[in-house]
Formats: sequence, C-alpha cells, structure tokens
Amino acid sequence: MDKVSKVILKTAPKETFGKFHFHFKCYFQLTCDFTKLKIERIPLCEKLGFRCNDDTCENFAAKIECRASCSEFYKNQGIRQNVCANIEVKPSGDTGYGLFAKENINEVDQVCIYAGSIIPKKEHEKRVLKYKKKNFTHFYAYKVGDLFVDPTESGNLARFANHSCSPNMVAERWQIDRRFEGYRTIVFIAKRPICEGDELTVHYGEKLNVSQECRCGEDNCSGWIGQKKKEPATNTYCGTRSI
Ligand SMILES: C[S@@+](CC[C@H](N)C(=O)[O-])C[C@H]1O[C@@H](n2cnc3c(N)ncnc32)[C@H](O)[C@@H]1O
Repeated sequence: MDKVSKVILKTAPKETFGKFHFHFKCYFQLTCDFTKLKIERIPLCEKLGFRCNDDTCENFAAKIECRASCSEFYKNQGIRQNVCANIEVKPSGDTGYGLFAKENINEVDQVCIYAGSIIPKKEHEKRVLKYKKKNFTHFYAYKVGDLFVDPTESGNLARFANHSCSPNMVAERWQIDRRFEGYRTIVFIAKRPICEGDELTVHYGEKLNVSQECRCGEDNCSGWIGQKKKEPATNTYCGTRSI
C-alpha cells in the first residue's frame, strides 16, 4: 500500500483542538491488518472518452475522484489536493467546540475532508470500549463502507463539525484511486452559500447506535442526534455514525 498521507501532529498546546491540523489526511492505521482488501484503480477519463476538466466527467458524477494523471486543471481532485476552506475551531454554546468559516464559501465547494485513522471493525470496537472507559461524551468516528474513520485522537479540524437539523454542509462518500476496496473518503461539501463567521454544521444521519440530545437550536430541531426515542436523551458516548 502506498503511503496515504503524511501524519502531521503538532505538540498539543493546552486547547484540545491544538493537535488537530488542517493538512492532516486520512491514513491507514499501520498496526491493523488490511491484507485481505484489494486495491482499486479508477478508470482514466481519456480512456472513457471524456475529460475531468469538463462538466460531463462521469467519474465526478459518480463521486469518484479522477486519477493524478487525468486532469489538466485538477478539477476533480479535491481530495488528493486536500482542498480545505479557511476554517477555525471555537467554543460553540453548549455543544462543546465547533467549526467556523473564516471566509465566505460557495455552495457545492469542498469545505474539507473528514480525516482520521482508517481502521477495521475489530479495532473500532476496541477503541469504543477505551473511549467509554475514559468517559468521552463526544463521538467522532464514521463508518464508511467496511471500514471506519476515527479522528478521536488524530485527525483534522473537520472532527469539530457539530450536528444540526438544518445543516449548511453535507457529508459525501468519495471513491479515490489506489485505495482499498470498500473504503471511501468522507468529504464535507457546502450545501448553500456560507458566510464568514457562520458555524459549519452537518447532519449526523439516523444511523447512530445511541441517541443524544440535540441542542442545534434550529426551528426544525427534532430534539435528537441519531434516532428519535421516546425516553429522554442520554448524553452518553455513541461510538459511530454511518455514511
Ligand atoms: C464530532 S463531535 C463535534 C465536536 C465536539 N462539539 C467537540 O467539542 O469536540 C460530536 C459531539 O459533539 C456534540 N454535539 C454535536 N452537535 C451537537 C448538537 N447539535 N447538540 C448537542 N451536542 C452536540 C455531541 O456530544 C457529539 O457527540
């Protein structure tokens, strides 16, 4: 397996988000066994009769990022290029820290990738137990295909995006060249124009194993992160979202 990314961790200052970095990308946890997985190759645009600098690019339409050798203008290579808007982490009311825009962001622009260590189910289960023991209340992992992305201990600023019932970003799964079969990268895309200073939020989806109380404050707030329950929400560690 080629080296997926260079892990950049700065010495953690006092603030918890200090060790999470813009330029961090997903990486396959070296201590885990991925030997049974096949590496996928993406078809070259030219061979299929189109170009990825063209709006007709079929890879783009299928949420497949084009190969390095494909594009003249890097139009469909936002993950490879680690395209990231100017964003920052700040306290966000009573939801802990949140992610904020430091510039205006256009609708459909890539805000950032959701980076962290990529791990198989067994390793994820071990980590969930560890986080529960440590009484973590915030959860960060995403199940994506057969694998998990876990930025709990190392990742980029995307891990601070809070849930909203009326979010301004959407989480998308993208296939990239030379990655394992069954693995997709998660990317946050602007759902509408976003202004400098706005909090960046995403809907966590219904596929959560435990529900948490939602404090997004939107008019359409369901009151829940995850599945709606009859009994009062417990703010315990949930473990995972699925996409
Ligand atoms: C991916 S983390 C988001 C960053 C987190 N706020 C932090 O300070 O690290 C998800 C956790 O943030 C909290 N959270 C996110 N959105 C929330 C919301 N709308 N209402 C209440 N808590 C929220 C929950 O504890 C959730 O498990």
